[in-house]
Amino acid sequence: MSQSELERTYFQDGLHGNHCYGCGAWNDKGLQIKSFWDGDESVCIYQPKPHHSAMPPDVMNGGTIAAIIDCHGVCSAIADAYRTEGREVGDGEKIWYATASLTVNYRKPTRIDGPVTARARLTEKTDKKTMFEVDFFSHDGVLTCDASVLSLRVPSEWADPTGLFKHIDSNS
Ligand SMILES: CCCCCCCC(=O)SCCNC(=O)CCNC(=O)[C@H](O)C(C)(C)COP(=O)(O)OP(=O)(O)OC[C@H]1O[C@@H](n2cnc3c(N)ncnc32)[C@H](O)[C@@H]1OP(=O)(O)O
Repeated sequence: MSQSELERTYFQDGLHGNHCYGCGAWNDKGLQIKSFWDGDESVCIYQPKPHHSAMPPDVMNGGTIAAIIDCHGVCSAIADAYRTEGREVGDGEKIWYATASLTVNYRKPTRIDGPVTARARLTEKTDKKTMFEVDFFSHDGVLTCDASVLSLRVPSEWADPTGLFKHIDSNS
């Protein structure tokens, strides 16, 4: 079932203290993407800014596209894990995933002059690994990229808002 814009619950709003450049609602210099469920698929709609351009100013930069796809895929894995446990994103013990692998195929140039849409579907899942396939569309409905995002469940230290490396043995 499709949610209207006013009814949408965004995954990222429940990920308290997330400083990620792409999806962290607590990173005010980041992209701050927002993702939501549309039935079994997850959707992210993002309005690129003029400085997200490639060399031609009307084409969107590939790294920024990858960041949106990456973060939408990982946040979808997190939201799926909460949903499987019957919890709202962010309720109770934290569930956190990180990108293990990201593949993006750039099929066509993406127009920068309107909102882009990433639409993801779950294709593989184990207790630890989740794969989402992602289609990426320009505002005129052209499928410009297809991608896969493999996310791995990571320990709660990854969600420490003061940092990860102090939890990791420097020799490991
Ligand atoms: C709210 C937060 C949202 C954040 C969204 C943004 C996401 C990010 O940018 S995160 C930052 C970028 N990613 C990283 O820095 C991750 C760095 N990598 C790591 O820390 C580790 O390699 C990590 C955590 C991914 C996996 O380590 P670990 O948990 O020890 O995995 P490991 O036990 O070796 O492997 C588990 C399974 O995953 C598979 N696997 C692990 N890495 C990969 C890989 N790169 N490609 C394919 N498969 C892999 C293994 O083959 C294994 O499979 P199986 O269970 O079938 O045997």
